[in-house]
Amino acid sequence: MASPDLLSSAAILAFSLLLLFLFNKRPTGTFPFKKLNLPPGPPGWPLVGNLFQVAFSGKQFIHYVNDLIPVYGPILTLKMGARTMIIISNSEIVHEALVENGHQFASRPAENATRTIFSSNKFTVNSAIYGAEWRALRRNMVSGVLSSARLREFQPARRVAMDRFIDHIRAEAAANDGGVWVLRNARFAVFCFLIHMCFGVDLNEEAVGRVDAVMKKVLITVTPRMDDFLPLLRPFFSKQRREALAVRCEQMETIIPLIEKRRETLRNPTAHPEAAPFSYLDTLFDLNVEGRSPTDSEIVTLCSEFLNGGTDTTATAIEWGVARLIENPRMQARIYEEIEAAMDRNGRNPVNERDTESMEYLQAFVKELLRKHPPTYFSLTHAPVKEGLKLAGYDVPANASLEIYLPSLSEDPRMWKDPAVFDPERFLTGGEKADITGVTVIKMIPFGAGRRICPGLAMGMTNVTLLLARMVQSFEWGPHPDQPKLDFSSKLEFTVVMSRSLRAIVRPRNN
Ligand code: HEM
Repeated sequence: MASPDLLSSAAILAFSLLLLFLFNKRPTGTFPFKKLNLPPGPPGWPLVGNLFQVAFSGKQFIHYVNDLIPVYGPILTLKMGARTMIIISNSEIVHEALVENGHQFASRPAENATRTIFSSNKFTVNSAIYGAEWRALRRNMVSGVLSSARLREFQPARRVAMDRFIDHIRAEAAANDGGVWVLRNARFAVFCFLIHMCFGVDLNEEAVGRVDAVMKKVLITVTPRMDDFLPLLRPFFSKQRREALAVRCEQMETIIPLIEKRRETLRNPTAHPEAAPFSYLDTLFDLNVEGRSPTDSEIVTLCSEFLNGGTDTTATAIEWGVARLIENPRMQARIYEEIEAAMDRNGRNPVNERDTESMEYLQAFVKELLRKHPPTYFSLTHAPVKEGLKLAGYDVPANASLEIYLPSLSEDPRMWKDPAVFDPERFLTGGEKADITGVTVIKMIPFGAGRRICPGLAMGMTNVTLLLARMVQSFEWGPHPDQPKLDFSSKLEFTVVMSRSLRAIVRPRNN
């Protein structure tokens, strides 16, 4: 005979299934008998909704969504197991969600169990729910390291990182008949710079590699799994949960020594003349959020967020940018002409941020790069701040995940002339306008828009622009014999990278 424990577990399971089934009927709501008017979407199955249709479609998620938009329109619903995903893909509705009613949709959805570990229970800028804690964390990150004043103060460190990057490329090219991997080198350069900003130290290559390896493991570990959508499956994923905890330990063991080292430097600055005068960590030591200081574990999480937020996004943009320069030698030549003019003015030195500000064509090139190749397909997931909100006339349940599909905005033929063509000229004086912040109009928002807009926008733009300028100043970029014809298709690898990782041939310039 079954034990009372087993019987009650079976009863609870049956009851949960019944509830899930009721809640899962379309249109869904907060209560099974109240029908919500959700945005349209493909019919799903009981319990799992559209989850298996998506998972077994044989398509990348993004291609699946691309096929749905013409059928269901610019705001559509996908039921992914227990989650209601609302995908928005046109300018007007995105403006309504992020700008006009931005305060209503400025939160983040609940985390799954793994993400809760790696976000220290939502104690990061990107994952915090909209409220006092988020405000404190974000204000600290911006005023501490990302403001325009700080951007200027970090100029010498940026210069060192870029010099190292150019040397790296030169050495790799010399050893490989001119051949260099673009994404890998750009990633490394940006990562070194962010490590400097974050911890106030310049690590050697091996140490940088160790931090990078653990950060990659974290990104892989938090990638969504089936049980994130179907919590009933959790018991089958206990091995993955143990592995996640092991990765968290490794992350702590890697980052804590850097935190300790900085503490010791601040206690005894004269003994560490090589250390940076300030760092993101310093602000975290002094931080007070809702009356308390962050724990060391939370500091590890905040530092990891800082490193992850800026690395792949920036490096991805560089890879696409170099591909476009190789495809269009004339564009490369025009950028080099602007660089030559700057060198005539500044005494043949490496170009700096100030020089790039007056390079009109380079600025237009970077805008076009971020229009045509936004580093992420979707903005980070938004969530409503409360029950009972509406968007484009539809109900948005409190537990909905709002996904903003970025390429559909920057390739909208209503907004752009020949959107499929890569043409920086469109942004030159008198041409098309792009408010990259999306405040006036949503046309291209590679950094998101509204209250949760990327706080690293200014730094991201500066790094992309300067990296490209330094790369063109030092080398002429051409196709590698292994990739004579470039393939501009994309795939998702944390960010949207080229399907085939770009390898180029560089010829050092005599300047
Ligand atoms: C080319 C470079 C970059 C791109 C394209 C980019 C893109 C984005 C996007 C699309 C979002 C989501 C906005 C939203 O939720 O509506 C975001 C958020 C964020 N980004 Fe960036 N980003 C870049 C660089 C950086 C850098 C350099 C940092 C910091 C070191 C950074 C830190 C963050 C943080 C902390 C958030 C969360 C903001 C919040 O939730 O309040 N990003 N970024």
